[in-house]
Amino acid sequence: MATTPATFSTRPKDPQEDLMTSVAGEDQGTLPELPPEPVMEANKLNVFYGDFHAVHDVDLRFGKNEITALIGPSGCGKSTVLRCLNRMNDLVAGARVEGEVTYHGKNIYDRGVDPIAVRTHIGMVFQKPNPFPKSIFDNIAYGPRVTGMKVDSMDDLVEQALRGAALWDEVKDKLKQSAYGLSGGQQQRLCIARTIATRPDVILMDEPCSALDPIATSRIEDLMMELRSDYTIIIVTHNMQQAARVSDRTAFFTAKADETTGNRTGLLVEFDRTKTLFSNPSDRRTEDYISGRFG
Ligand SMILES: Nc1ncnc2c1ncn2[C@@H]1O[C@H](COP(=O)(O)OP(=O)(O)OP(=O)(O)O)[C@@H](O)[C@H]1O
Repeated sequence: MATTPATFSTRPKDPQEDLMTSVAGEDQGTLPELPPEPVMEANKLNVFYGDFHAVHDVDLRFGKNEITALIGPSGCGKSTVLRCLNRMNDLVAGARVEGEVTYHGKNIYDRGVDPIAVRTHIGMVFQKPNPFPKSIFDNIAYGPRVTGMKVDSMDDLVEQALRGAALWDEVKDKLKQSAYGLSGGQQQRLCIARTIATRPDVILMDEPCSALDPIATSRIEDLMMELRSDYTIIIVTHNMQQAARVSDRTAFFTAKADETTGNRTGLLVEFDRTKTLFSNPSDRRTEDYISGRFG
């Protein structure tokens, strides 16, 4: 356990104190400084919406079977970066990506790479649960069906996915009922089940708990930690306690205003093991943010 820097221990009400005690991941002392086997990397990633430079020169590595949290104030480009990781920004009019995003060493922006195939390997769960207007069963079966996945038994696949998302026991007797009959938290776990049904190895989560109550949030956090043994997870969260509780590594972003135009471009300030970033940040801007002085 890293010692608490004296500058922080004098502020008992500092939100950072809760953060440090709630880092609940693996013993981070054993975590190498950088992910040794990155499943994905962003290299000199820049994103533009029309003429607006939204994200500048982001370099990140995402470790296998790790949870990486992207945090920072509103508008610093967290969701933009996340969407680049499975080419969701291709669907945003005017969005343009420069630099490289690799998946097992292959640039997913290379000519000839099929974005639909990218998204079956790198799935995404959104802020608001967004089940299809279909039955619970058909929500899960949809992805495997449309992507033409070879499946021996769809019943087994649906059960596995629902078990994987810790939802099976709650829905096994109503698989033919509409997904809209589920609670918000159950719908979000259904969306996670739908994502894992196509057997991705990376799951992107864009504020997956922001529409949920604390109990549903806690179930999703437990689920993330279970899923970590099979998947690599990258999560955008506004909730620093959540980042501290679930993630192995954290990337802190901020936005810098252009002196002439005032446009705010997002940039990565610091990327480190979560415990280190929250207990001993190396950049003043990170310290200010996590101690609540800014953002
Ligand atoms: N589709 C879009 N068209 C134009 N500008 C956009 C678009 N999406 C995002 N932006 C702009 O890009 C910048 C980064 O936005 P983004 O949503 O990635 O930030 P964020 O850190 O995820 O914010 P928040 O925490 O509020 O969700 C912002 O200035 C935003 O207004």
